[in-house]
Amino acid sequence: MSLGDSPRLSGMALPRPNSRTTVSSSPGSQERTRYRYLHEVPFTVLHELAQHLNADRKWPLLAGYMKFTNTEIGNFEIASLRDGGPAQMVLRTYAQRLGTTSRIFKYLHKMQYFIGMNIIKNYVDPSLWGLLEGDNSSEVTSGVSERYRPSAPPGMSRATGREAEINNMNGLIQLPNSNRIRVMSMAEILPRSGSLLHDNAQRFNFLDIDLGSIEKIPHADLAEATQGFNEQKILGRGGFGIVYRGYWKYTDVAIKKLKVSASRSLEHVRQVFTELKVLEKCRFDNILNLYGVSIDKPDEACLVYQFMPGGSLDDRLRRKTPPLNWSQRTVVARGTARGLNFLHTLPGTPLVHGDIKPANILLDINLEPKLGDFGLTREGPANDQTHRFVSRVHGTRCYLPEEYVKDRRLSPKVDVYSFGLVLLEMATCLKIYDERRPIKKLNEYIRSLRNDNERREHKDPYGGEGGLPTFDIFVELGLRCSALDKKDRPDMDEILGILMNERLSQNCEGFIPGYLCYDPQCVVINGAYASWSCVCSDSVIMTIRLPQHP
Ligand SMILES: Nc1ncnc2c1ncn2[C@@H]1O[C@H](COP(=O)(O)OP(=O)(O)OP(=O)(O)O)[C@@H](O)[C@H]1O
Repeated sequence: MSLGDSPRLSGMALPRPNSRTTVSSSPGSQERTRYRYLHEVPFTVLHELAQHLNADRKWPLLAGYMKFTNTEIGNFEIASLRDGGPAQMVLRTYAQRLGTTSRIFKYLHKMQYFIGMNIIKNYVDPSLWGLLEGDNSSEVTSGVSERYRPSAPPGMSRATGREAEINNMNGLIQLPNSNRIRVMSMAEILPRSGSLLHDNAQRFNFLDIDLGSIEKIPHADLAEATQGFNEQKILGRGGFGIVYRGYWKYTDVAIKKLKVSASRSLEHVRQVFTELKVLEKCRFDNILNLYGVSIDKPDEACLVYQFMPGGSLDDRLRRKTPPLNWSQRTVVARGTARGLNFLHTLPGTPLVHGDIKPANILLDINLEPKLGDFGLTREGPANDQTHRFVSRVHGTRCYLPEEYVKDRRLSPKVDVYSFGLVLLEMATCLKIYDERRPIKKLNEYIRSLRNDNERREHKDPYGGEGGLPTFDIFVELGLRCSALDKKDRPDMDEILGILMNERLSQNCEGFIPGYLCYDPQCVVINGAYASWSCVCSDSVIMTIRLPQHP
């Protein structure tokens, strides 16, 4: 890593450059302290910044600007499992390397991440404050609590006056809705579904729904964000409506404009409502962020999600968008497993997603996956039970196990089965169900092959050269997960442990010819977005061109 104005340190001891021109207990006082280095900034301030960077998943981009290598960025992700969030790691490491506050302020400006700029504003040279002028939401304030004035980022409601007061008394900046997980039972999650269904059986009349803390966004803002729902902004179409790309509150978003008509079925209403409530309550890195809803024009109701520039895993496997190499497939498998493990290990009663398939796995700019489509999510069995009976089965038939489809026995092992099939698809890119195959179901077909060599003949050639260890692990694990008897399937915790296997991390082969970008001018690409460094020879950095190449 080269830091320009920040010399790199050898060893861990930090020199304490005498950079403060004056000493002051309050950054807002007239004798304002000038904090030159990041490690001089109070912990609570850095923690606050890190919380936001984690919640908005902006830290990889920032790390890219800081010129951390991709191996380092990957390590932050892994290390963060034991050492707090990845953004904390990024900031800590940058501080150890004598990163300056001014530089980070400029990076945040390049990212148009005004909320972050506001957080550290009082610790940078005031000559840089002009950079904040593009932020209409910011106010020049002095105290720590006051810095929260600017509008909270999408998906985070700002602390109420009382909350802020308490936080200040404790000397803490507590972020509502950040990475904290509030666990609720499904009964709490769906408190009024009965009355909703009863009252509004034939229409999406959201006005009657208690939306809890979900942000309500004026329709006009979304019209502006999508240039009047411009056709060119369409990302895709699904059963529930058209998805547009938009730019709202300095953030890329995906806006699902719901099809609303008198003929919408009761089931559709229920699914949309379930999705809203689950996403509101389950905030986690590998679960798609719901930023808000627009209901002031009920006939054009919209749901606003985090934009996922990598598209869906389905598109990748069907070659509608560039295929993934083996390292990228590993990232997708791990993230998906992490998201499912989160749902399955919620204290009290687990949640079962119920519709795991590549179309519902969306990829962010780093190809980190997030689970979407929570319309069929259900409460699983209580912790002392192995399953519970449901009256109806929903979902995509070929991804569901027999005990669920035939006997209506629901458990987290339903998701495990579907995930197993996704692993087999990622390994082979074969169809999950193929009429033309001697054995139609993919898991049964692969199981019927006599040995590893026969299986390896089905290794997806679009994954690039190499990648055999990944293929073998995906197949072996995919077959275990999709076992007929649910007792033979591992649970998500074990699956995650297997996927974190070093052998997969060291899988540097598999770069796809045709998607390499060596453009030295492409700062973003080479900085953070789509570059993948070869972990065996750290000097070689290869970059894969994404469709949204800037
Ligand atoms: N958050 C998002 N970011 C980027 N693209 C998205 C996002 N959500 C959806 N899309 C795109 O829009 C398409 C349609 O999404 P949508 O969720 O409406 O449909 P689906 O999941 O394919 O179908 P259904 O909802 O009927 O199961 C997706 O295939 C994907 O390409």
